[in-house]
Amino acid sequence: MQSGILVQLPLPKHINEEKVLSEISLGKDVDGFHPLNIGKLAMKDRDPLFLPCTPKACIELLSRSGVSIKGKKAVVVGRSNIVGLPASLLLLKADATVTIVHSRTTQPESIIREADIVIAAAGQPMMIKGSWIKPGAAVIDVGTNAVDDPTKKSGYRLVGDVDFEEASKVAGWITPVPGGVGPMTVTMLLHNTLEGAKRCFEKNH
Ligand SMILES: NC(=O)C1=CN([C@@H]2O[C@H](COP(=O)(O)OP(=O)(O)OC[C@H]3O[C@@H](n4cnc5c(N)ncnc54)[C@H](OP(=O)(O)O)[C@@H]3O)[C@@H](O)[C@H]2O)C=CC1
Ligand SMILES: Nc1nc(=O)c2c([nH]1)NC[C@@H]1CN(c3ccc(C(=O)N[C@@H](CCC(=O)O)C(=O)O)cc3)C=[N+]21
Repeated sequence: MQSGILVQLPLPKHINEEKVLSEISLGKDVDGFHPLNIGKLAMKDRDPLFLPCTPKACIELLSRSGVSIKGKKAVVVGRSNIVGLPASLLLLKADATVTIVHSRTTQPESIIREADIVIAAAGQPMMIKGSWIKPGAAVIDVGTNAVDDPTKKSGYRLVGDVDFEEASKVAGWITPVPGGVGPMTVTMLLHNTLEGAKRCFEKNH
């Protein structure tokens, strides 16, 4: 029996994403993208059955590195359903003061420079420069962007949304790409799947 169902996004244009995600059984929604799970994530004193994997990975990385979130100024760059928005909601649940920067935000640099915690999920290679980071800030780079690199056998390499070389000199704590949020996302997916399987087992025995 399968314990979790994940719909890899984005879907092709002719498939209705909203309809598909609503059909996932709540107890198997290991991505946490069912509208009821997302709705609970957005509401005070409600607990979704599953937290979305990438945002959960960001929080896990912060807490395991001893970065406290409560009372901190956090800036999330990006507001997508799969990363930016749920990451903002999770930070809010963890008592951060949250600002969301998106493609229509004016002067993103000055907003990001105020942040104790930055979560970068814009899908823009090396957009966030070292000079945009507050000294000592914790920087989580979710961006996974393929850029041309003729020196590589594949012809490309992966870079984040943060200019790592510059930002790592300013930040107190920073995740690399590759080798940062990505592998932790996969871990959180397995964690959610195990939790779902345990809950299902307990219900049936
Ligand atoms: N490691 C992991 O586990 C995962 C990594 N990713 C990576 O994270 C990145 C983001 O993914 P995803 O959220 O799906 O992407 P989307 O393209 O769905 O969303 C991008 C968001 O960033 C905003 N944005 C785009 N350009 C800018 C800009 N110049 N300044 C500020 N905000 C901007 C957009 O704003 P607007 O809403 O106004 O259009 C949008 O909200 C990608 O690189 C993706 O590959 C994604 C999922 C998981
Ligand atoms: N329903 C759904 N849920 C998702 O969680 C989801 C999705 N759709 N669509 C696509 C994005 C992207 N995503 C990544 C996960 C792991 C790595 C990862 O492990 N990256 C490695 C590099 C891998 C490589 O070298 O190719 C790293 O950053 O080190 C990257 C990207 C999850 N997503």
